[in-house]
Amino acid sequence: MTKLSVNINKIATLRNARGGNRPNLVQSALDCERFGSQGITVHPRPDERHIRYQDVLDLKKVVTTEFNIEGNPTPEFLELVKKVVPEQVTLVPDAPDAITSNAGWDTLRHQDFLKKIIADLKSIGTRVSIFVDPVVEMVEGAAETGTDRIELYTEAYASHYHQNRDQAIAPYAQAAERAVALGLGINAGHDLDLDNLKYLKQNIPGLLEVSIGHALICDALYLGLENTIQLYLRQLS
Ligand SMILES: CC(=O)[C@@H](O)[C@H](O)COP(=O)(O)O
Ligand SMILES: NCC(=O)COP(=O)(O)O
Repeated sequence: MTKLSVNINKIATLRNARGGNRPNLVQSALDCERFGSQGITVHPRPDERHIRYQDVLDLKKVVTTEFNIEGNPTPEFLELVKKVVPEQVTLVPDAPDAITSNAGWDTLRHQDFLKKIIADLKSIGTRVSIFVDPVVEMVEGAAETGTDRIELYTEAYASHYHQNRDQAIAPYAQAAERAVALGLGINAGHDLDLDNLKYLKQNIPGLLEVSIGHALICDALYLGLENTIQLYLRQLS
């Protein structure tokens, strides 16, 4: 079964736009869970443009599904994760000023760096996933870091899906096959939506979790949050 983890970053974007507490992020997370989401994902960036560090502490108190915290493993991020001890932490090599996540780890060049951080995070009992491009060598490097899972960075798949979905999925299927052979769990995320999700699921055997935010929250503006979450879950069934 592939779990849906709703990334609520963009609900925080809307809340921050007016400086108040509307929409209430904690309530939104509880509603996402009530509507069927099997996880809540947040990505507190250093500039706190959407998810604030305090949000993460507040959410930890109420989230009852899997809490997944994504981010670049800066000292501040690691301190926050150690305070919260989420079910999962996903390490992403984002630059502080990146408009969004735009690459996976170079798991060969940064292997020693990742090894130390992953061992430290696993010692507090959180599952670790690392953001990886669909490149077999990067998957092999990831296996050497001690990570529990990889999260396949699906922006390239999404951007090529409509031109040629067979070509778009090919590197992901190869990377996933290698990951399974190496005993790595497989997550996926970034730019997944109602058009491309089912085909990804059908072609990545053993896909454990997708984290979806931007498109899902955009869809919810027109279709309603409960209906939208149900529609995404149906793509995974
Ligand atoms: C790692 C990943 O793909 C998501 O966290 C994505 O980057 C969402 O971040 P934004 O909501 O800031 O675009
Ligand atoms: N890890 C991907 C994620 O959490 C959400 O990415 P997106 O759906 O907002 O592109």
